[in-house]
Amino acid sequence: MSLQTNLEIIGISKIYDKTIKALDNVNLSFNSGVYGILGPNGAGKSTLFKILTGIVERDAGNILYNGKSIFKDIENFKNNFGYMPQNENLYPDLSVKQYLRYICLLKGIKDKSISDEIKRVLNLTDLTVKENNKINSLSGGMKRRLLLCTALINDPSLLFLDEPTAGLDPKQKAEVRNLISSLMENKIILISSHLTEDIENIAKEVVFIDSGRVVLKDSTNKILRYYKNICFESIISKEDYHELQGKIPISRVSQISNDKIYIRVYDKNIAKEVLSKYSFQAANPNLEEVYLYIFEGDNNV
Ligand SMILES: Nc1ncnc2c1ncn2[C@@H]1O[C@H](COP(=O)(O)OP(=O)(O)OP(=O)(O)O)[C@@H](O)[C@H]1O
Repeated sequence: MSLQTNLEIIGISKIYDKTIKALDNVNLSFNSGVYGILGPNGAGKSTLFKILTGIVERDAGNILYNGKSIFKDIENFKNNFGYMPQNENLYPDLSVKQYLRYICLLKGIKDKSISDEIKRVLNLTDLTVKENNKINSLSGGMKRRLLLCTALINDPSLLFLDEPTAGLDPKQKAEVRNLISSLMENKIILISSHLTEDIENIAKEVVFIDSGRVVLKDSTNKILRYYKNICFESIISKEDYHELQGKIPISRVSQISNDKIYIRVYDKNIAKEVLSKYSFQAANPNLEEVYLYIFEGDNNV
């Protein structure tokens, strides 16, 4: 029987340069599964990851991993997690295998186990065919996969993935997302992103952060149910569309014929007259619409 992994963030605050409140009394609790940390630019997502990984020091609060403060022995805690940073920091002239060997050495893996460990992570991330290629010859998607590969070395119980699909095309994004969901068993995987599509189908729970504060944490289903009244759809004429532009927050528009447009809007307070004038019907929101509603509108929860 495996022990339940648990990570508890208690009252974490961080102020940069005495004035910038990057995190303000953040309280969160995680057990096994994938969690999405969503928020706009500057919300504090990377700062949270940097505190978790010992790159940045907190100003207040504590973080417990399986009941013990990670700050008591942060160097030892580093053996428990893999971190995929937002920015690539790879050595372009090394081959994939050489780079992974270097990371294995940094992570203290015994020489005789290194080959097997490299094989394992290359296989998991489907990079085996590239093992002898130089890093500077890899595509953007392959480089992201290599970063994920390095995070997986030593099979850590915690994975902190900062914008794992940044810069990828839709196909590569889907591949990386599928890979992440295949890894979730018995691990806590925190994914920071401002892309709801990265999170919607794979996260057990979603955390919304804004200006350093947690504004919402719940399962995707519960969030979508709670915000079920914010979204409406209709098919309207081009003229009607021009009339509505700038007056109602629009989440999606697609032209379906020469003069017909499919439109989705997100706003709880659209006047009944407007809804009936443009034949709007209630629609189930997706996570992106909830995100837009919370962060783009004046709708703080
Ligand atoms: N080293 C630093 N020195 C000063 N201010 C910083 C530093 N790092 C981050 N900040 C500020 O702290 C706040 C939170 O930044 P952070 O990078 O954690 O946000 P984020 O949610 O990860 O944003 P993004 O999605 O753009 O990466 C921002 O106002 C940012 O400008």
